[in-house]
Amino acid sequence: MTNAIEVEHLVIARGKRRVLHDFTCSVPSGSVTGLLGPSGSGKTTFMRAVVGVQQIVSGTVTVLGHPAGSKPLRDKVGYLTQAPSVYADLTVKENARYFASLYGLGAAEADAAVSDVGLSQAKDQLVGTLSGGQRARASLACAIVSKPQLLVLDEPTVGQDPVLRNELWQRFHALAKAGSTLLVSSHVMDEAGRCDRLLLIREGLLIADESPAAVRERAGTDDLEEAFLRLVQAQESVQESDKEKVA
Ligand SMILES: Nc1ncnc2c1ncn2[C@@H]1O[C@H](COP(=O)(O)OP(=O)(O)OP(=O)(O)O)[C@@H](O)[C@H]1O
Repeated sequence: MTNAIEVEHLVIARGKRRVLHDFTCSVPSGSVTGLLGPSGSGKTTFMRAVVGVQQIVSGTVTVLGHPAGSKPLRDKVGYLTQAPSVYADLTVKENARYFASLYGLGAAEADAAVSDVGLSQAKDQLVGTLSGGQRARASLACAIVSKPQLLVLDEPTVGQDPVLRNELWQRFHALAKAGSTLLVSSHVMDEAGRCDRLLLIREGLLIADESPAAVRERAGTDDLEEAFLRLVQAQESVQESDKEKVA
């Protein structure tokens, strides 16, 4: 299996602070890879580097064989930010049709994307009148409408009810089966088990780049939240003993 994303020794600073430290990881093509970590751990920063809108200090980010953000990637990468990027004065359907038209697609594809995110009943509603969770889904519909080769989704399920979350994850896997690669962030560990691969991040450090099964095995527990805690503790004790060696 080839990799859709390859990251080597990535270091990023925001303001005066380093927020990603020597990140080396990969995202296999055709996978649903979860980027999981607590709030402020660096997930959005990492995603911004993948889509090529984040200045980096050092390292490389290669996406579909090209440098992140380079011209050949423009119609191949979709990005859902945490702030919904849809037009408030257009309906859900009009928004989806507008974004579909940018890729030479028609009404049928737009309407399918609206249905995929569970918004068929609200399709004629102005986006400005939707609830926060509905607006986030309208934005998701516009991000997935062109079925890009790589979809980078920043917390796409936040604020959604459990039934919808389940449907959205099923949709993500259907998109991967149809050939897309998905990088999906979440700070909720119970979503980790839904991913094919996991990138676990804490305080800008990568603590795992493997399958959920491998994370469970390495941590010696089936509970992924507990596994995350154990891996953090293991990493902290390695850091402590490194410090003692230096002192
Ligand atoms: N524009 C900025 N200037 C300075 N620091 C920033 C900026 N944006 C983010 N940061 C800092 O970078 C770190 C990583 O932030 P980031 O948004 O990548 O985290 P996150 O894991 O996506 O968080 P969340 O789950 O809350 O969205 C945080 O400590 C944050 O305060």
